[in-house]
Amino acid sequence: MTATRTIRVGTRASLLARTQTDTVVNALAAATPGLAVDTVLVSTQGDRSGAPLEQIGGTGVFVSALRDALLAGDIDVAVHSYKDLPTAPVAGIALAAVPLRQDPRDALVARDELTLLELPVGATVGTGSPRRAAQLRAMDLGLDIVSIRGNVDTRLGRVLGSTGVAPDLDAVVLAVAGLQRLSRAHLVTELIDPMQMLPAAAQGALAIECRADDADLLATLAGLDDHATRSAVTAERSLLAALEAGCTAPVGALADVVETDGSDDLASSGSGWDIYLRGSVTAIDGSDAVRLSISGPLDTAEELGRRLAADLIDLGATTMMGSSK
Ligand SMILES: NCc1[nH]cc(CCC(=O)O)c1CC(=O)O
Repeated sequence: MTATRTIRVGTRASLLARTQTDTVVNALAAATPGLAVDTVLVSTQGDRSGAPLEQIGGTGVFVSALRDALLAGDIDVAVHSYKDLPTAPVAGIALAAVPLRQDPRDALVARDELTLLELPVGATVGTGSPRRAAQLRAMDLGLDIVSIRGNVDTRLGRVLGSTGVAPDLDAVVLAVAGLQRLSRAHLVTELIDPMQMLPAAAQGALAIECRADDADLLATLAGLDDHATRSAVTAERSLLAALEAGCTAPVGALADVVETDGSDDLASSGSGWDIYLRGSVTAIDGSDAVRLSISGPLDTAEELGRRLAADLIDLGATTMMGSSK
């Protein structure tokens, strides 16, 4: 890399996106002293439109503007919430690093510090995610699931109120990782057990992309990669891709990386570590669900996802995804 090069890191304008980008910019600066790094704001259709995500093409709309800017050479690095990335790879773009993942769980923020089981029958719970809505309905708690959109603070405001806005929901469900990044995790009234609600594939993880031919930058960014996170997320996304389900499908996936022989340092080698992958597909009306798990060596992450998808399909997953596929 030439001494004069400035790395331009692109970000969406939302507070969550800028906060995530800042952590990457800071990690880059710490890993490579003297590196010049700039942040560039990129506007996306998902930020400009208030329409339901399913209508404007799913969460992929948040991603394509950043990728276009990357391919056009307007930015050098794109930072995404990994779960927002479509499963199909894009020619010319490389996944340069997957940093250490944060807590992947979904979180409830409810009035009066209530938990899911404490919410009364008929309580209103807001979410924009078909996966969360389907899993909440499948719990059969008599909750009224309300479709909501907007940034994290807008959603929190629906329960907690905000300046000039009265609360109109009893609870919302959000990814705890986003709340942590925004220093809002103290508002969580329940961290939902993945046995009850499996998170979206790659929830809580970031994806750092650059142009595939930018060899110097690929080498620099490799220092930010976390091997266990990348393997776990690879298994989850392989499951999602094999189900041919988009990021708004009612699919849950969570891979844990577990030590099997008490010996190895994961940073140097994947042997001695297993992936334990759980997957679920839930009918959007909550009337039916299939849940299965599988485990195997870390370096078989992709295959584990494919095999679990095939098992879920054998149990009827395809019909269950129906029109939300
Ligand atoms: N779909 C929006 C989105 N993309 C990433 C996160 C949170 C952080 C993450 O999962 O990495 C969120 C908000 C949410 O689901 O509550």
